[in-house]
Amino acid sequence: MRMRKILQRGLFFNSQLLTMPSLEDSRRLMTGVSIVGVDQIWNHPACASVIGADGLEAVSFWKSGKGIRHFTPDSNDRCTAEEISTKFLKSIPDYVKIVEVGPRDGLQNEKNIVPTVVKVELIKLLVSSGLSVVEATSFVSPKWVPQLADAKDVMAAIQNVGGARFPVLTPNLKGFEAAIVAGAKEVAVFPAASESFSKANLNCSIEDNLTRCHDIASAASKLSIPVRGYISCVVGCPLEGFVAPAKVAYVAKALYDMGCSEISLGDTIGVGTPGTVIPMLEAVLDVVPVDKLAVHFHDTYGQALSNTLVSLQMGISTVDSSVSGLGGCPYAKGATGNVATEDIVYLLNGLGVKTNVDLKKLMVAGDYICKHLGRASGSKAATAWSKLTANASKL
Ligand SMILES: CC(C)(COP(=O)([O-])OP(=O)([O-])OC[C@H]1O[C@@H](n2cnc3c(N)ncnc32)[C@H](O)[C@@H]1OP(=O)([O-])[O-])[C@@H](O)C(=O)NCCC(=O)NCCSC(=O)C[C@@](C)(O)CC(=O)[O-]
Repeated sequence: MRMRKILQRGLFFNSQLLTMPSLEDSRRLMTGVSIVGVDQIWNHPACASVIGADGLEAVSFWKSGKGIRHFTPDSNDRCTAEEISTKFLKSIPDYVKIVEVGPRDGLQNEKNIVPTVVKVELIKLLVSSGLSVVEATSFVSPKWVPQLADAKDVMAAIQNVGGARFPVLTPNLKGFEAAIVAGAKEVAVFPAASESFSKANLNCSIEDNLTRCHDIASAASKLSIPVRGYISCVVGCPLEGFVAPAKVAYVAKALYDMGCSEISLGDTIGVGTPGTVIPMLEAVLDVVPVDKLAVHFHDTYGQALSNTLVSLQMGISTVDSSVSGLGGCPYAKGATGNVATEDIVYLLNGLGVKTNVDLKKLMVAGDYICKHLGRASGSKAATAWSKLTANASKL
């Protein structure tokens, strides 16, 4: 891609000349954005933008109550947390922790076995993008989930990877013990809010599974190992349909009482809308503090970003997602992947919410695994970006 010098031109706002940032400032604003030329500068009463020759908006300036502000597609500069003051955005946290579940939730449903070395490289690329939590694998029965039968080998290969935490799924004490031997420092249990799904996914009732979770939590507490609790089917079940918020609150309270450090609320089959997610969150927030909660949306009906936004507005500051939107649930036919991590980062960047994730590096990880799987990315942001950069490289 050709790189050209950013032109030092004045921008006009309502016929007034705005101060153009210095070349130094421009470079800072455009960190990570490949500017192939500043061929158009257009003006209208509200804002002025610099458009690169690739047609990509490189940097925009507009006037707000706080003076002239700027935005680049992958920076957090658009508004700082203190500026998120409108009635729609004021409860959105200024930092969101992203829990990347691609290597586990994303891959567990893949029919063709992904080689361990590819899983490990994916995890390393995800960590290098700045993700601080990457769910690495599951210590479940290989008969139930053959794709993750190499859990021990994956854990061995990432023992020396620093900069991130690598929780793993454990359905019972057998799985927990194997995870600890393999070097896991964090585990997750995963009850369902629906009785039928619990039987399909774990071959036991909700109550029996909560007893297993309790056993794991007690064993983990003796080793000071944090336990995350997932709840599946929080708004809908593939077998029972609608799931009442009170059932989710019941399981969430049980997990909280047994000492889970975080409780992730999973719309396993991606059927929720803000209309069902809000009442579910309200019920759970009555029994579990907001800072202990995470949301985990699948995108089957294209609602995951709207559901994420309302969750942020309700104060949730931990979001699960899967690079390139990989995934699906082996026991929920037709369910698609998790919301794509790239789309979550793009959304949060746009809101000025800090994530510490570098979107470009994340896209490299997404590209890597999609190439291996031989399929297009499920991320809208990654797809749009790759089209723009492909066009730019033809210029
Ligand atoms: C829980 C079990 C094991 C019960 O499965 P079971 O068949 O009832 O287990 P069992 O106790 O009767 O044992 C049967 C065999 O499995 C072995 N076994 C028993 N436990 C383990 C273990 N931990 N690791 C390895 N092997 C194990 C055990 O040793 C025995 O081996 P055999 O004597 O036949 O050779 C099974 O149902 C299972 O593995 N289920 C996991 C299914 C799964 O991973 N589903 C996807 C998770 S995704 C999800 O739940 C949703 C989530 C979290 O992503 C959130 C969302 O998306 O919303």
